[in-house]
Amino acid sequence: MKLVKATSPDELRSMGITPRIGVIGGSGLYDPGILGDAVEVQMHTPYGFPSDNLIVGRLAGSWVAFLPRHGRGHKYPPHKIPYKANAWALRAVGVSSVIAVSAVGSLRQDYAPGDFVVPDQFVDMTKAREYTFFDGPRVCHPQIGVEPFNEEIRRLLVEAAAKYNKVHDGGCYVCIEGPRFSTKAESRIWRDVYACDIIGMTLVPEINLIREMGMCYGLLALVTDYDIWVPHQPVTADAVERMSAEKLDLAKKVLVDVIPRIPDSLGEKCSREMANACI
Ligand SMILES: CSC[C@H]1O[C@H](OP(=O)(O)O)[C@H](O)[C@@H]1O
Ligand SMILES: Nc1ncnc2[nH]cnc12
Repeated sequence: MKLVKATSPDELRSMGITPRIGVIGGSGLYDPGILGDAVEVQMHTPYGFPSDNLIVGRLAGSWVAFLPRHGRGHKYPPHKIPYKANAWALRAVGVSSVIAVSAVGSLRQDYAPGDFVVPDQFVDMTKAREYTFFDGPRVCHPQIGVEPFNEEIRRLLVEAAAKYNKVHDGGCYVCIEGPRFSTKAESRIWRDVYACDIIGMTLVPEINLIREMGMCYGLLALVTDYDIWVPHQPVTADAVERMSAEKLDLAKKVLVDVIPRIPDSLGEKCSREMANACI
């Protein structure tokens, strides 16, 4: 793969590379292997380097920018991922809609390991991350609460995922700080008090920052485990990796199906939603 050091996004555009769709790969998905004419793009942002070089290539006529959230080799733990640089880099190359893929634990019996979930809400239980680009003097209060995950991307993901696997339409993702998994007592709280359905460590602040940059966001979540509330089956990193590897090809099929269906105009809606956020 050719390496392009993009000193400016204009340089990419002058090469005719204009990705509108971004894909963020989670645990197990470090190289999409679905993009033609792919180049590696090394970006430096005002927030440092992203998790890895972007892999930018074509899918069904559209340019797509792929970024492995943890970096190739899984070198960034969830609390150290350069979320700001990742969001900035995707926006800078022209991305307006992002599809992310994540491994998650399940907090309910009927969302079983191996199933996909396309969540529609989240609860943030992280503790020490950089949550916003708006640190002043420009003060903004983004309203993403009604539809944190873009409904059109959600619908496309549910339809596509249903062709290849069991999928659950909707669910609340609780994002914990990590890197440790939850205790039994915490898991009980996420389930019974917060009424959440799935659990992970990476959604926040990824979703906040991508939405602040005016991009749409949708998540394809793969259930890898029952967290810790099913007796004798406490989640392990190894179990997460194994289930992710098992279902990787299905996740790629979903991406290949969905990406060409995302209209270019979708990004404008998400960008407009941010217009009223600032004081
Ligand atoms: C590898 S175990 C836990 C790890 O997996 C999930 O990551 P991702 O959302 O990137 O698939 C989870 O959030 C943890 O970071
Ligand atoms: N049970 C779990 N808790 C937090 N993150 C996870 N990622 C996958 N399974 C998880």
